[in-house]
Amino acid sequence: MATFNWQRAVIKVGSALISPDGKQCSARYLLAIARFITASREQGKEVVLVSSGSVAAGRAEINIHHPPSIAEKQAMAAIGQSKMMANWSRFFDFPCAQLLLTYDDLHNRTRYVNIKNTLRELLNHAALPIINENDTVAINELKVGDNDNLAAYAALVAQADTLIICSDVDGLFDQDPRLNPQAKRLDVIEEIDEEIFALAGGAGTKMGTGGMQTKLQAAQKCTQSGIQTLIVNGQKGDVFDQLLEGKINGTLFKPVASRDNARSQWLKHTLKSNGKVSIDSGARNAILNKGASLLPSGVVEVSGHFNSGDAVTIEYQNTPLAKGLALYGLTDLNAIKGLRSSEIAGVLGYTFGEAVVHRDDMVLL
Ligand SMILES: Nc1ncnc2c1ncn2[C@@H]1O[C@H](COP(=O)(O)OP(=O)(O)O)[C@@H](O)[C@H]1O
Ligand SMILES: N[C@@H](CCC(=O)OP(=O)(O)O)C(=O)O
Repeated sequence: MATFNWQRAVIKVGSALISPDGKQCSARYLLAIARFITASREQGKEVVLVSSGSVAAGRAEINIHHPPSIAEKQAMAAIGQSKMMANWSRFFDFPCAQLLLTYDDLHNRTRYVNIKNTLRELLNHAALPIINENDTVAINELKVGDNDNLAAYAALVAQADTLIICSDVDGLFDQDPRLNPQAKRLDVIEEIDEEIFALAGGAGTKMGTGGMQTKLQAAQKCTQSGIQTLIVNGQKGDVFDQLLEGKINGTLFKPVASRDNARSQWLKHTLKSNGKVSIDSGARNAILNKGASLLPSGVVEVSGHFNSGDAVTIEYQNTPLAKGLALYGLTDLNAIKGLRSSEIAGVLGYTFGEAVVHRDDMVLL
């Protein structure tokens, strides 16, 4: 059995676990998962949940006798979403927070930053974020389409170190175990290549979407960004007892890049800088020697064309020191430069937080 360590995980729970009979929400499998979440938080770890099940939970409320149209599924999701949230909430004595996202939200820079900031605050305040696709607005190209890939995006935006996909199968097998009972589980995957993709089939039940293919796509996105990914059987309570002891009764996909490295490379090389933020010597010292965020008090001059969420270069006396994602756009930053963070709300009428560039979103050059 492979072992692992983690600090912040996204846990994805599929429809087959939320609604095993495909009609309404059930507590059958969720109790063990909820216990795992609570015990992990008690160990000081952080959890974000990606939960499917809104369509399945709403299905019983809409009386149709043909395969549902997209609009009918959207209606089911709208009915089922609150049932699914209520089903989770009853297991916890901390707040559960609902986040409904689309592909568009995750690929629009400003929205992405807003999602990231919201997640950060929810975790700071010990709430449990529960993410699902916003099925009302998302069809076709707006949709992530399956919650495995949504969970991978969630792990990226939440800056998690681990993605745990809970399914109705014990992990990745060398062939679909539903079709061949002789299939053997693969415990550790070093790298996801074509041969690994060739093992994966589609969804196993009418409740599931995507099957092993989408789980592998999710694992590939995460492992390439330094996030280890697990597929475990969420129907088996002892799997979660073992996870609490750091043992994986499932498949572990190892990261193929270090997390810091993947993110630094992205910030450094992939993101185009849209502006310059010149800082004073105090801010330079805080950034270079103390690992601090950039606060408005240290900003001297601002130039370029950037909005909240865009990348900027941080300079001291014309020498680039760092690159990062600005929480404030050019106009806002011009208005708050040199001020204390506590003055931001008074000047702008709102605040995106006390930092101009948060340390998590900064890379030294
Ligand atoms: N190589 C494989 N290893 C394991 N499961 C596979 C494989 N190929 C296809 N599957 C199928 O994928 C299913 C899990 O995906 P899915 O039905 O979408 O569940 P979920 O609701 O958890 O997302 C399994 O029940 C299994 O039948
Ligand atoms: N948003 C949909 C997600 C459907 C989906 O991806 O389901 P699954 O393959 O079980 O993770 C729902 O909540 O029903």
